[in-house]
Amino acid sequence: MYETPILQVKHLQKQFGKGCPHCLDKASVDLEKNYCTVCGTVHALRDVSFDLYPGEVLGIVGESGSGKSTMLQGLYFDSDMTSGEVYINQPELADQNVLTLSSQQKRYIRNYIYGMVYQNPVQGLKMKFSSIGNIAEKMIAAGNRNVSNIEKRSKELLENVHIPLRRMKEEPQNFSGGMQQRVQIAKALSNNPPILFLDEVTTGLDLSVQASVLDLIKQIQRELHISMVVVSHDLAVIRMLADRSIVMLNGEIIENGLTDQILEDPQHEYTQQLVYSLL
Ligand SMILES: Nc1ncnc2c1ncn2[C@@H]1O[C@H](COP(=O)(O)OP(=O)(O)OP(=O)(O)O)[C@@H](O)[C@H]1O
Repeated sequence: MYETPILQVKHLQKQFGKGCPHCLDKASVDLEKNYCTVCGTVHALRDVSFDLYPGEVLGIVGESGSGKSTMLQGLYFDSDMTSGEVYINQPELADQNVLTLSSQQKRYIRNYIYGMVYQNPVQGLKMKFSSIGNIAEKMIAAGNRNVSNIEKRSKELLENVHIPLRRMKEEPQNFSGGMQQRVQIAKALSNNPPILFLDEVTTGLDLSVQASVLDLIKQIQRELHISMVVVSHDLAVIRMLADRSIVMLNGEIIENGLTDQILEDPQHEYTQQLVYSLL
């Protein structure tokens, strides 16, 4: 069913702190948590590797502090990684570790290849721009200059995420949390990116609003066949969206496989606790 991965993540590491001989010697150290008890360095990501295939939804689940957001920040170039490699299967980026590209090339990837929906809409939206202006800004950043095309596409996107067009001139700061996430999703999709990252997009929303945002994400996946990385601490969200999943604990991947398989036969003790908590 799957061909070459569209995204390959290899040996991603992120340390907060310089490390010391004690914690940098992997062979002799079993880091209880994700920090070194000698020097205090936080090892937020420890040798994280995975592939994302075209059209699939990959879930990343783990408790608070397991490194999920740090990983997305690294992939989206919001934060520099300590080491590791990331490859994107697009002709213009062939065989290049995108973590080492110039800031201009990274901007190109953020504009054309990646879409990002943050947990906190303040990070993804300009709250003082109109909703349609937020989408237009992203399209202009990607080099679109035809105003009528931008307007047409922005309206189409807002309609697709069920924002009434009579409210398109309103600032997202006047919207409910669920509506803000919808505008973020529309903005993230504006340049037809092949890869979409979603970071805890339903956390903090009412249950009924959560359900409608999750339905929207499923609809987008069905219609656009976009590859998605969905990060959540909530296994119920991952169960609903993801074909394949990765379970993280203390900065490491402790389990990965088909989501159904993980749910039916969790191997790691931590995953077992997560699965039983759904019952
Ligand atoms: N700027 C920082 N300085 C030091 N440690 C940090 C910094 N940012 C994150 N961390 C640590 O890195 C680890 C991973 O954090 P991260 O936010 O990625 O986890 P998470 O799984 O996304 O959790 P949450 O869902 O609560 O955001 C945590 O131990 C966190 O305290």
